[in-house]
Amino acid sequence: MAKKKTRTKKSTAKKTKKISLRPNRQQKVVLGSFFMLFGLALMVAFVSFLLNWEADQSTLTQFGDREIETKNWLSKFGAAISDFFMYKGFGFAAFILAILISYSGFNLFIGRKSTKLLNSWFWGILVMIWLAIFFGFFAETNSLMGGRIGFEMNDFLQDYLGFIGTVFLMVFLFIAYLSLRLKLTPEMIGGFLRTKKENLDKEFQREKPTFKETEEETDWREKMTASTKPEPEKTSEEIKLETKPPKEESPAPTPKPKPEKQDPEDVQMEVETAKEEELEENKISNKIVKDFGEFDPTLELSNYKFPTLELLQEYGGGITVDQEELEGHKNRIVETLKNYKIEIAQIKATVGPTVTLYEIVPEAGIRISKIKNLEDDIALSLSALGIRIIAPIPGKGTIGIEVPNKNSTIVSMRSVIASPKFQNAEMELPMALGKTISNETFVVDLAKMPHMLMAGATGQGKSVGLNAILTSLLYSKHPAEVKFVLVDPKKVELTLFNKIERHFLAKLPNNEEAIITDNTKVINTLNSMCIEMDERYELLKDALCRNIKEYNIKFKARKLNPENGHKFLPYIVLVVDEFADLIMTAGKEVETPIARLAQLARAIGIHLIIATQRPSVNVITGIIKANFPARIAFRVTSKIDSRTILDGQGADQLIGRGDMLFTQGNEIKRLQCAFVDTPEVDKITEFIGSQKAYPDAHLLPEYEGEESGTGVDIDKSERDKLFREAAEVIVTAQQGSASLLQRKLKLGYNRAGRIIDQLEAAGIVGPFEGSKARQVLVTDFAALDELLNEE
Ligand SMILES: Nc1ncnc2c1ncn2[C@@H]1O[C@H](COP(=O)(O)OP(=O)(O)OP(=O)(O)O)[C@@H](O)[C@H]1O
Repeated sequence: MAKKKTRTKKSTAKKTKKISLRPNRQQKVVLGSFFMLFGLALMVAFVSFLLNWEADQSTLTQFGDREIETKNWLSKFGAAISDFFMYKGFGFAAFILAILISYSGFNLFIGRKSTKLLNSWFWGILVMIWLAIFFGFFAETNSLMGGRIGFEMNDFLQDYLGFIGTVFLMVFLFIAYLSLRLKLTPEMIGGFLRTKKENLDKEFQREKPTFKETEEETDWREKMTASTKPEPEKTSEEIKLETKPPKEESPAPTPKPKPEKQDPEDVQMEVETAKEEELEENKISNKIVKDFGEFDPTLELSNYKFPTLELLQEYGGGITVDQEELEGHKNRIVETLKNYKIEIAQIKATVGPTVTLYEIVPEAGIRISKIKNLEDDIALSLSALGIRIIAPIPGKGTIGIEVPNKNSTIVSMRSVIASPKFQNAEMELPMALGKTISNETFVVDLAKMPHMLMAGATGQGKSVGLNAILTSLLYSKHPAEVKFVLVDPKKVELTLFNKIERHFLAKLPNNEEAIITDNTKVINTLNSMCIEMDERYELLKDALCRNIKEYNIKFKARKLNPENGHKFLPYIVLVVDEFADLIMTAGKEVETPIARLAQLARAIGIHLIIATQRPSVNVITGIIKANFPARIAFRVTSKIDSRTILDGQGADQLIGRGDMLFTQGNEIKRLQCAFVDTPEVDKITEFIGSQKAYPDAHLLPEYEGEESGTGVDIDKSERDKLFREAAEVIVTAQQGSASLLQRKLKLGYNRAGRIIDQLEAAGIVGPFEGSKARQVLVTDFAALDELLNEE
């Protein structure tokens, strides 16, 4: 039985191995070197063909005859292939083909990503055809220049367009190439010529004084010779004395007579600081910035108007203080505590929109835990729900008792958006969440969080919360700066945002709808976001930047060349409104990319906001929780849920309707979420949606579903140095967990996680199973050796 199990495990392991069709590093080196050398060989053959083609042409028909000698440096093969590509093909332009083959080989050889290669081939072939046609004009004088294809195409065009028509067409194609491929515009050429002219002028001006000097010099020399001429009989010594130029004309400073004793302080020193050498790269970018200004990502939608405050509704007035209620609550708190023999030295009330905070300072010697235990008793005496005791309030030295107000005030989105705190916020992704207990607007930066988890039972304000976050971003960001990926399994909550698809949403190229309501499509989108993440990391690496902010600043200063794939990177915010539903239907397949994004995406501007009704441990697993330090809890139904989401109690004591707790890893803050109603969101999206938009939603990289479903395919050569050791630890313990590797091999979490992924790719451990440890697919060392040797 056990044996059978091992066999099936092994076969699964083999299956995982077989799936990868992509060449590994070694195969890439072999293929790369082949193409590189083949391209070079073609070039050698072509050059030789240019010199010897006439002599070799007669031998081509006798390819099989070994006796016949060929002059081509690559012999018969060289002559035949050159004849095919040059004489019968594209003439001189065939060199481009050889260069393309070599270049592709080189890319493979050094393992560079080949995304731009296709582009190079496309343009290369077009240029080749153009050149062939162009050389076709000279077919009469030299039939080799354009090759047969060049001649035929030129002839064909001349038949239909005539000579002049063909020349016009060729000039047009040349301009199109300069503009589309080299991105040259008349302004740029104008700018270039202008700077050239300025440089020339400067150069000319610089040269003038030297010219003057020489004039002076000759004058002086003439004078000198004139003065020496009349007295030819003078001795050379005398002449020397005579020829000394007058003092004032001498450019050299006369040395001062040396004092007998020199005081060091009398000696004057001229300090010259070495100038920083200006980098060539900076010079170019500065020149472009000077000519065209900084790159402005908003230029394409330069007339975009931010939504106005009028689109948002005002709800009631400010907070009303009910003196009677306050007094009543205070008395009851003091009485209840007195009953338990807790004397109070001082009490202070702060009235917030939904709750009032009573801060008490107990008499000396009272144990804080005693008050904390009285939560229920105080709630009973105040006959109120949602009492929370904070003992002590961090940084204040008092004990806080939060008591809900009888009449709560709605915090309107309008009031938080209009607040100076939001308007003047210097944040990358400002989110106005609502107001604190002391009625201050609470604004946080999503870019700093960097991901957020939101939980709350149904009807407690989650969707309103998400809308408030999205609205904040819509009010503060231009469509070029942020894109949303919206996942809405409930199908109704986020549909309003469809209107701003072409402004603010991102989607997969083949998806019709930008808002994803189908759970199976979520998997593809998440994986595509992982690809986007990897691509962005490549760009950042290339630009030597540590994060998206630095990268975009550099790009705006035109220090990064768009020709090398660099582009302005908008922030991407992924919003999932019902994560539990996703996990139930798609399970690990969504969990893995979400965990990956959560772990790695912070630096490159992808941020996740995940909302769920059921914050149970199988929905919010350890790995997800560890990477979502910012949490929002609306009212939940149990203490356990509260603990899962906040790592503490309190969310079960909230009163609902937007009453929420927020934490960013440290203290827990009670907030009243800003309220934005559906008609308001409708108005905002309508306002934005009716403006000029991009041609399409922001397109994420294409992703083809992987058969293995795990998405793990790791190159053998990229394995960690401790891979073998880690495999042995896992096989010995028969438990596939990263924390085990962390402990045994003393590794950091990320490295252990990577090794686990590599072990999965090698078929040693099974796929990710949420909170459970992974299955180990290899039973003993012998099987492990066999598996690794077979690779
Ligand atoms: N910040 C708020 N201020 C005032 N009322 C609110 C606030 N948030 C929510 N409410 C009230 O609570 C109701 C339910 O809110 P919401 O639709 O956001 O709940 P939900 O948690 O998304 O529920 P579900 O999970 O079932 O979709 C709203 O219609 C509104 O009346």
